[in-house]
Amino acid sequence: MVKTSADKKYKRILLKLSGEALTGSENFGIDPRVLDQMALEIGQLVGIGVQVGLVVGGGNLFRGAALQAAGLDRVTGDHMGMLATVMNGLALRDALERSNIATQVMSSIPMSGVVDHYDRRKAIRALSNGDVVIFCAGTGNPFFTTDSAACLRGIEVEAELVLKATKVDGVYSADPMKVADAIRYERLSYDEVLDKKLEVMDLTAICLCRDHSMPVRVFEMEKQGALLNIVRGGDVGTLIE
Ligand SMILES: Nc1ncnc2c1ncn2[C@@H]1O[C@H](COP(=O)(O)OP(=O)(O)OP(=O)(O)O)[C@@H](O)[C@H]1O
Ligand SMILES: O=c1ccn([C@@H]2O[C@H](COP(=O)(O)O)[C@@H](O)[C@H]2O)c(=O)[nH]1
Repeated sequence: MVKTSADKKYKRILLKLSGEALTGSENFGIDPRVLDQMALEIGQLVGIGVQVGLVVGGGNLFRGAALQAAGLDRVTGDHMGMLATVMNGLALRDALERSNIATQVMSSIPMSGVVDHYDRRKAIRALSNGDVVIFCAGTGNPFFTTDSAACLRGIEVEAELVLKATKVDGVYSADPMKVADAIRYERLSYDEVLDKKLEVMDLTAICLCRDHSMPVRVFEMEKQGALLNIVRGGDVGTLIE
């Protein structure tokens, strides 16, 4: 891919994509049109020289807590959820590579012959080379979520910002999908998110970011151009720092 020079505020970011967003208009699975749109927007970042690490969720396929509610053992459910993120990672790599974006997939759970095992130094080298790196299988441990995995990997690879792409356009005083008159915040401190128990992101992830001074921006992925705007310094969504 030919890189053009253009203004950018961030050199290396960690983008967390919601698994649920991959379903498009369906309730389950992966919509190839959503993948292609994501590849296009990620390609725009790579095109201006931003190094992109990705963590993708698994909520479009399996979540451990939902499987437990259906009667499965929780740890088995969490393992299924982490494997779901590997499937999403493979689908995303396919879409990125079809757009000529060099991409590597690294899994926290060893899966020889399918994807590489996560290795921090190799990940940093790949990012420095301009490859997109997709970190999948979460943290590799049950009882966590991919929000925590995104913040963990973001801190490890020394990203400057964690971006949480979601269905809503920022952090609100309450879930805006449930509370019509919820108010959107432009900025929040980590402690405000924790004290008010704002559930857009799991609180373990927020604690980790607070302890390592990693800023997090929550924004709506469906809004075209939002991602590019953010890396250029735009004040989109909600900044937690
Ligand atoms: N205070 C809040 N502000 C904004 N959104 C909130 C808030 N509380 C709950 N939410 C909900 O949190 C959701 C964000 O979670 P999202 O589905 O993007 O991530 P996830 O569960 O980590 O991903 P996945 O789909 O992969 O499981 C939003 O769609 C929103 O409805
Ligand atoms: O570190 C992790 C990350 C994820 N899981 C399990 O995977 C699913 C899917 O992830 P989401 O963040 O909900 O999209 C999650 O519900 C957990 O069951 C995990 O166990 N450990």
